[in-house]
Amino acid sequence: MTDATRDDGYRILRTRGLTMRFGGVTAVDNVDFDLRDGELRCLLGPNGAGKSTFFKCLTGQLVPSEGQVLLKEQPVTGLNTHEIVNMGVGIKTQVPNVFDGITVYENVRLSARRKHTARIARDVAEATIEKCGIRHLIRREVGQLAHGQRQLVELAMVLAASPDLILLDEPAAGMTGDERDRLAQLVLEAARTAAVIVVEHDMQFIRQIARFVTVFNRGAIFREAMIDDIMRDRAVQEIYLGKQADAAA
Ligand SMILES: Nc1ncnc2c1ncn2[C@@H]1O[C@H](COP(=O)(O)OP(=O)(O)OP(=O)(O)O)[C@@H](O)[C@H]1O
Repeated sequence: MTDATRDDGYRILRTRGLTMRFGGVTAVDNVDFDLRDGELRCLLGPNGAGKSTFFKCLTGQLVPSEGQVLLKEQPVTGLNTHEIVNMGVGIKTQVPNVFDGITVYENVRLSARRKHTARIARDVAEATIEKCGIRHLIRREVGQLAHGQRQLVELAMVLAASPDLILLDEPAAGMTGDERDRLAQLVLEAARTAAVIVVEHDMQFIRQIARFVTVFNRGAIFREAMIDDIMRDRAVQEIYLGKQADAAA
């Protein structure tokens, strides 16, 4: 990101008045969110705060009840996930979105083909598999892999399509410590060339990658600040503790 893009107010992603209701439950409540080009942002908040619902409104998995999502200044509200991916967005949802019956290599190569010619896609697939530390799995069928390994394959698929915005929902779920460290490195590396949003519960992972964070509570943005300030924020601690107390009751 250059100073010029910072100054001209360009945002790769914005929401305005974004609201999602399920019957009587308002899961996302009138959210105005802004993401600068090239920014890495983590979304935090206690269980039920609305992070996943917000994420799904960004990715086209849900159509919001009200409000707008603007991607690269274009309204995308109501577009489906495929259409959003075709606008240069890499999406990793909670459920791994991989082809189980084919190999790791084929999954990643097919993803690279979205963006590149056949010849270049082969090279990009090889390089991305190497970078993601899954070369030893290259000929394995994805359906045979452990959950954490599948998560890394899916991240490789996202990266191979060279997106300029990457949306990751709980990417560290089911990972071993080593896999999580690898993931953190990859997210930080990806953030050099793309804007990234990460929704995650795993605080060890968050501490490895987080800079500026958005904390959700009761469907709304509760705080936006640097991670160190958020960790020290008494009100943020209380909303997390409040949820733990609710769960224990
Ligand atoms: N499909 C749905 N139908 C009805 N209510 C839903 C649905 N999806 C989410 N909700 C409700 O919306 C609220 C926000 O849920 P959401 O999953 O977005 O929170 P979250 O912050 O992602 O929580 P977690 O961290 O536990 O994943 C909760 O009250 C949840 O029960």
